[in-house]
Order: sequence, then C-alpha cells, then structure tokens
Amino acid sequence: MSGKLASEYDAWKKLQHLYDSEHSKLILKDLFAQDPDRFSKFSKEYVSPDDSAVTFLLDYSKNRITQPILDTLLELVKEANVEDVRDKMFSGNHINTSEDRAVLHVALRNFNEWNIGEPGADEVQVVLDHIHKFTDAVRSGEWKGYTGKKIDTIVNIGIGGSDLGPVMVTEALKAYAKRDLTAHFVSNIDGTHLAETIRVCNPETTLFIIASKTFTTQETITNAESARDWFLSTAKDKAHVAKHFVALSTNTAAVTKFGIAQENMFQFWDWVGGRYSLWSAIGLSIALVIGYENFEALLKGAHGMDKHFKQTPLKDNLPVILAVIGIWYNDFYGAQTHCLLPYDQYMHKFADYFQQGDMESNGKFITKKGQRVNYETGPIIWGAAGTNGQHSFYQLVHQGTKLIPADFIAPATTHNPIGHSKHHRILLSNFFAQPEALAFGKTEEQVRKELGPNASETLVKAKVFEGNRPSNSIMFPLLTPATLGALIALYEHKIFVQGAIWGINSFDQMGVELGKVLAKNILAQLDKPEDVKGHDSSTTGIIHYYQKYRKE
Ligand SMILES: O=P(O)(O)OC[C@H]1O[C@H](O)[C@@H](O)[C@@H](O)[C@@H]1O
Repeated sequence: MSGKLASEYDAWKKLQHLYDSEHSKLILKDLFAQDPDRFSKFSKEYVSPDDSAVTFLLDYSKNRITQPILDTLLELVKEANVEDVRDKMFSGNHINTSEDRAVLHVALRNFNEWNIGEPGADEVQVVLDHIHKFTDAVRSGEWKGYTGKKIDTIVNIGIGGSDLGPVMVTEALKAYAKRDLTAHFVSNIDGTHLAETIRVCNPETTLFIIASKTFTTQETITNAESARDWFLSTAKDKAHVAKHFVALSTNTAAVTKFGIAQENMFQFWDWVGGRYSLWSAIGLSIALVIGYENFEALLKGAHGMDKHFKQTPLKDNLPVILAVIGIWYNDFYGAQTHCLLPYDQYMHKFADYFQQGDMESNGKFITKKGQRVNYETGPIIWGAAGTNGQHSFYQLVHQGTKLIPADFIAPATTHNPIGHSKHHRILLSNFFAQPEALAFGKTEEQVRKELGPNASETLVKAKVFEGNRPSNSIMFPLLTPATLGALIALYEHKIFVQGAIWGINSFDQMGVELGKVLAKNILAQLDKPEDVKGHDSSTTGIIHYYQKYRKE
C-alpha cells in the first residue's frame, strides 16, 4: 500500500478518462457484434492447480469492458501494489493494521504447504484432528448424551461470522448431509429464535455448539446461558453439560468460566477474522453435518483457489478479474450494489453470507493511513436464489433506473434430477436467458413488430428493455464441497483485491461497535421512565412508548 488514495493513481485517472470518453460507446450489443471472439477473450476456465479437482467457467464477456479498459484496470492493481499486500497476507504479515493482526484464514486450509510463521499456524492440524475425532464420534453414535442416547440434533449458537458461514455451507452442501442429524442455528438475541428451536429439541439428544470467537458477544452468551438453563431444567446435574455443550472460540478463560471443559473447546486464533472463520473450528457444525472428509474437501477446494490467487498472473487471475470489473462499475459508473444470483436452491444463503463477507470487510470510508476516501468503496451486496428473484426484484434489474451488476452462478448437473432433470433444464434455461435479456434487451422496433400496428405507444414504450445491463456467469459441473470451497475463496479474494485497491483495512469491523455501546447504555435505562436520560427526543420518545406498553 502506497499511502496514496486510489484516485491519485495514474491508472485511476486513465480509467476516469476512459470512462468519460468511452462509456457511451460501451454497448454490449455492439461489442459482441464487433467481435465474434468476445466470449473466448473474456471468459476463463478455472482448473484447480492442485488435486482438489475443481473446475468452473467464469464468463465475464457480458460486461461493459474492452481489452484496453481491462488492461488499465490491471494497471491499477499493479500500481496499488495489490500483489505485495497479497504476499504479505500469505506470509502472516500484520496487514490488519488497526488491530495489529495477521490475516490468515488461508492458513486454515493450507495443509502445511506454505510455511507460515505466525503463532498458532502450526496448530491448525491439531484442531482439525480434534474436529475429525469429535465429528466421527458424534456421527457414529459413539458420543452419547447424558441418558446414553446418541445425538440426533445439533444447535449452533453464534452470530455474524460464527453463524452465517456454517448456515450457508450446511445449506449449500445439504446433498452431503447426514439426514438423521438435524442442524439448527440460533443467532438472534430475540428470544423467539431460541424458543422456536428448543421447542423441537430433546435435551437428551441435543448437542449445543457455542460458537464465538471472542466468547463475549452479548447475543451468543445470552442465548447459550438460556440454552444451558433449558437443558438443566431437565438434566438437573451440571456434570451433564459436558456431554451436551461444546465451544468454538479463541477465549479459553471465558469458555471455562461458562462451564465448558477445555477438552470440549475447539480452538482458533486471533488471525482468523469472524467473517473468514468457517474454515476454522467455527466450521464444526459443517463437519458434523457433512462429515469430516467432506469438510476437508471444502478446505482443499478453497486452498486450490488460494494457490491460483497467489501464483497466477494478474490477467488470468480470477479473483482479480472479478474485483476490477466490480471497481469499474462501483467507482466509475456509480453502481451502488452488486447482486449475487445462484441458480441453485442449495446456495440460497450465498448472498446473505457475502453480505457480511463483503460489506463488513469493505464498508469503510477511512483508508489504512487515516484519510477519508473521495471515491466509493464496498458495494451493497444482495441477491436471492434463482428463479425466485425473477418473480420478485428482477423487474427493477431489467427496467429500473439503476445499474445493477450481477453474478449468475449455476451447476451444470443437479443433485436432484427429478423428472430426468426436467426441473434443472428449466432452471438452467432461465440461468442462460436472464443474462442474455439483461445484456441485449429488446428494442422498440422488436416490440412494435411483436405487438402489431395497432399497439398503443405507451404499451410499446413500457415493453422496451434497454439492455446493456452487465453480468458475470459462473458455471461448474456439480456443487461439491471442493467446488463450494473454491467459490467462497474466489469471492474472499475478490473482496481482498478491492479493499487493497481502495487502501482500506478489509479485516477490522469498527463500524459494528457504536451501536453495541449505545445498546448497553440503554439496556440499563429500560426499567424506569425517569432513568431514560442523555438521548435525543426521538430515542427518548420511542423508549417511553415501549415503557408504556410493555407487559413484563
Ligand atoms: O464470534 P464472535 O466473537 O461472537 O463475533 C460475532 C460477530 O461479532 C461482530 O458483529 C463482528 O465482529 C463480526 O465480525 C463477528 O462475526
């Protein structure tokens, strides 16, 4: 990182110039018409550089780019020294400067390939072995509850990074799940979340996994204490907690204080960011659901992408390509959002997951050197599984006034080929059609032809699709653990590259602190109206309203 604002780089200025002079000519329909080889020039097939056997196609031809624009975007990557920051990340340098921490989620899936000097990196395998042993014991029924019954339900209690990754991956890899082991995830402090979960749990056969990096998060600790109270209301003896509660954390002292024995604690380290922690002990619920071998395959798929990111020249480096295309829209076109659209029901939590992954990483206006940026940083991430989104928000994506770059993601083969894959062919026909419709639209002339000479002018206008709406398409053979691992790592590194270009620290999360502090203060004032002090009239007014109507 040079200490310059991204907008001060020569390449940034060149890009601004290219945008100003070219953008009115960047019409996808014309770009495709001018170059019959556009697809082969702007698409790449990823083949994992190791034995994780992952492959996928990334088609980025339906973007408002030309080779000179892409080349200049890659110059920006060079000028921002992204490769240097990347190498620093992989070697354990403390690139999370505000917290003075290394950023080593890549070490969790490294399988001893690179030597990483950071304390703890050499203990990764020990924790994986612990996960392996425990997972096998629970899944085989060898691990018994306090009345001698085997565990048939797990409840992961965690929030943010200690929830979203496990939720997303267990959903995405449900095809690999042990079907007689039910997994629940409780995150919200709203008592409803816990109440509705324990309603369907049997204390004799339920294992609670308390997932919290810090083990101080109010939501998680409160939910965990209430879960323990519920458990003990039946089990009675505190000694039984050992068979039904395990912890995933970096904070041994707090875990012990909670009453969980050290042998039931799965360790990780401060260099694992919460939103990058599914690869760590936080992934225990994943390993329990899909089995240790599949969990390891997930890690190996991510490791293959790490290698690709680490060693591939910029022009062929897929996370880099996705990142710079995103910068082009975010910073030059002023696009505010980025849409993730998996055409795979199993991946229905993918956008939710990357809402934290991307927005908590790059939603920052201060650079690592303490300057306020004068450009846009992280986009708003959103999306839903296809085809549901088509019947909901695609109207705006197609005909709204906003530019919404989108990634379409789909498997060629489904795990559920019902009706000889009839459903899947219909699903995929939509996956192919939507980017086509977005890019090429429908002209007034086409609409007129379709509607005939008597059509009203307003109807004609309403049916026009301007097109030129950009997207990437990612297609892979089958959603396997390794493929999912590679895809997650692809987006992680994309986020990394963007953050490095913008000069921000993608690995702290100061923005979540203020609300927590204010809530703590308010919690102490909730009982009596006369205690409500030090707020604006709006906040005071709402609290007084609550005090008027609350029952308990
Ligand atoms: O795992 P923990 O420590 O409970 O933190 C849970 C979450 O808390 C905060 O919202 C942030 O710091 C997130 O990044 C984190 O994932």
